[in-house]
Amino acid sequence: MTGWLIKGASILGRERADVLVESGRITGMGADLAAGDATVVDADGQILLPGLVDLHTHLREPGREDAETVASGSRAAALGGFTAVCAMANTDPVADTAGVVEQVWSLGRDAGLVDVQPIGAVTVGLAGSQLAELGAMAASAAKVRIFSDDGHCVSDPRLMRRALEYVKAFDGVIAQHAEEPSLTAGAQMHEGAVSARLGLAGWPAVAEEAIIARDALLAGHVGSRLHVCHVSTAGSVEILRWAKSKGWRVTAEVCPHHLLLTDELAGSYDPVYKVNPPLRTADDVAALRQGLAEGIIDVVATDHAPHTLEDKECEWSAARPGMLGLQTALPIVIHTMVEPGALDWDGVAERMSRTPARIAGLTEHGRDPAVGGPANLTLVDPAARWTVVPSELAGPSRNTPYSGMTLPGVVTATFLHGRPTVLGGKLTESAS
Ligand SMILES: NC(=O)N[C@@H](CC(=O)O)C(=O)O
Ligand SMILES: [Zn+2]
Repeated sequence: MTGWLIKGASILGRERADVLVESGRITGMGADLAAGDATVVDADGQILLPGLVDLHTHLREPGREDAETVASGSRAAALGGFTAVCAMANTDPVADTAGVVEQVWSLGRDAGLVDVQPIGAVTVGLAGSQLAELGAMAASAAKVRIFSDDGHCVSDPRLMRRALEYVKAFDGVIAQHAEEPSLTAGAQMHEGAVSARLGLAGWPAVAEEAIIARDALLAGHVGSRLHVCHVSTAGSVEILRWAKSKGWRVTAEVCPHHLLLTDELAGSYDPVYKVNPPLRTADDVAALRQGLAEGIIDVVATDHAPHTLEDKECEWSAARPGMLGLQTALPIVIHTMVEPGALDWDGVAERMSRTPARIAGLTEHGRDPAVGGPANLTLVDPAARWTVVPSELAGPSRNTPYSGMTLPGVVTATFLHGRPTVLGGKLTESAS
């Protein structure tokens, strides 16, 4: 096999071109390239994007391999069109030392389907009281640049300030799960009319917004980088707008489920809809779409959060929060943003590839197809539709909120460093 000729794709939704991939790089781009010895991939009517990059993936290894492993999550990622994922630190043991982040990094390399970039914990054991060895994780083979206690908020403002100061030395970033814990104790869903009707304890928008405002002020004061995980409220978009107007180094992500689903779904009492932060109101959904379209929200991140049947198919209050996301992220973005005309393909590349790659410092990712550039690429058929069947998803977990839904956008091929991990919508032989 001497190479691949991706034939007739529309490059980021613009001009059509053939793209020749050899030895991990793009070696030719133009009309009617000769295939020579290369294998032709027919891409007529399809969109070629820089490989997608996820800033927020829970891979569950080490510790909860019954829910997901680095290898199974890598399969889901490749099928979803991702070429790099950032693995959250809330594993067991927690990724709070050079040893654990190197373990996750090398498991990712062994799986070989996606570049797995470990995120390091901000505090020891995610306990929120003592800074973890951030410098050692940055200096490790995993080259950690993003630190997060995700699942928990770094709620102590003094500790948050110190973390921001510490990572500034190596241009690191603190990714905050914004949730003031004293305001969400016992919370089961978004606090509002629906929680009042259902009689469930609420998670008020202010618990998120207060932390984002505080952290933006801290990041501005320190001159360091803050990234806000899974923004979910209209008020958060307004606070981010203000923080950006100050010129502070603040970025934010939104999850596909917060662009589509609302708190009304909690009325089913089906824990598949339980997630943290919770599904909010239709007004929040509209504001998040608008914020993403404008670039106030920089990134779409999946918050792929696999859970076992035991942890999900139980009473609402006992269920763990979280939803699968890797294989449905691009289809949900097409459905909520591209089809209504709120984002074009260049916007998709910006929010799901270039910007997340830049935030994570992944220089071989997030680059538009160009001769001499890396061949980390995603090919999507935007007209094709598929129906989500939980048992057909990669990985052992089944907790997708989109079961039975027909979604637009099939990832037909994913190339990682010039090698196809997905072809014809399926994992390649070497990949499966
Ligand atoms: N989002 C979730 O509901 N759950 C995440 C943690 C998190 O991202 O906060 C998980 O690890 O399961
Ligand atoms: Zn979180």
